[in-house]
Amino acid sequence: MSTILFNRITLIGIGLIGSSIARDIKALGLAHEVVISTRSEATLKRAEELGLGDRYTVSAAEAVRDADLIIVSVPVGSSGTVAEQIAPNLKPGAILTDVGSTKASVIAQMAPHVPEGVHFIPGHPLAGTEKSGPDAGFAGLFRGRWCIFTPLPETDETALGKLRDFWIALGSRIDEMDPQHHDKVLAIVSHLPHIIAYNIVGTADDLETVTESEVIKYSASGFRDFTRLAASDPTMWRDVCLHNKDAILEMLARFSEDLAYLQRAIRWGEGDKLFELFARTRTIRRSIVQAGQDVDAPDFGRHALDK
Ligand SMILES: NC(=O)C1=CN([C@@H]2O[C@H](COP(=O)(O)OP(=O)(O)OC[C@H]3O[C@@H](n4cnc5c(N)ncnc54)[C@H](O)[C@@H]3O)[C@@H](O)[C@H]2O)C=CC1
Ligand SMILES: O=C(O)C(=O)Cc1ccc(O)cc1
Repeated sequence: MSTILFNRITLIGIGLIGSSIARDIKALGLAHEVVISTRSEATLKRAEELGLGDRYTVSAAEAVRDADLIIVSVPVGSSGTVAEQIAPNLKPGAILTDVGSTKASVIAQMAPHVPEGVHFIPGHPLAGTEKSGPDAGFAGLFRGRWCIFTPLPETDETALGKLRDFWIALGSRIDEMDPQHHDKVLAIVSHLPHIIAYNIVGTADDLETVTESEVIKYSASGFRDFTRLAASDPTMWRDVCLHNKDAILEMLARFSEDLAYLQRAIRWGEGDKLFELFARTRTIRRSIVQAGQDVDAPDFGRHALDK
């Protein structure tokens, strides 16, 4: 059964996240009309070939005319440019949101451009893959996953409720946080793992005594998991690093200290220290599985839509 939540939805940026949202809107019948805009002609053409929307334009300013919901899904470093382009054509009462992986910087870039009467509600769905572009998206990506809102103090409750209903329709669970806290939490659970992955794969690639073909041939599953993360989009992750600089540097400092502790325990043969840490961290994995956040589990994400 379809429930129209918005008359016209405009999607700016139609990569992995934007195209997954587009597929869900269509599958669930959440809008009368979907307008798609992206910077590159080639990507826009591909979105049209895939039938992701009803209208297509490279002009973000044109795309937002008369839109009731605008979702910006571009690399976080481009948020300010997009906000500046669309600001003059945003309809009073419209809801403007984003999906960026960092929040304080996105707010700083976008909020100054948002006209009075437009409801700007920053958001971040905690769902994705290492792939990018319109072909990489898929319906159901957000099922069972968290979507975090970082509303501004003046945010209108009715607009917040409408955006909440939209993400719930996509199967997400909603949380709210202040942007600085969001950026710290995400620095440790998402940004650092990607940085560590880029680093370890880079280190393996630089080794003089182990060849690239040996790395590929003998890659154990642990290393393979890192290569998946390290295959993530370079533009997106460059922007995340530059736009969550303080929180990432804080977490990297903690990480380096803890790594030095491990390094020392290995050097001095302190097996009890190694064992104590490895036993403690094992329980975190168990807690994730118990909390239903294990995406590898066969029924992951079914609870929200299938009830
Ligand atoms: N990839 C992931 O797993 C997740 C990504 N995010 C966030 O979602 C946003 C989008 O990421 P993806 O969809 O993965 O990236 P993507 O690279 O697949 O798609 C980005 C899209 O933005 C467009 N674009 C870039 N600059 C633009 C501009 N100035 N004006 C208009 N369009 C522009 C590109 O043409 C492309 O269509 C990023 O802010 C990212 O931090 C959030 C959750 C998960
Ligand atoms: O591919 C993965 O494992 C991810 O962690 C995807 C992801 C990337 C960035 C986000 O802001 C949220 C989710």
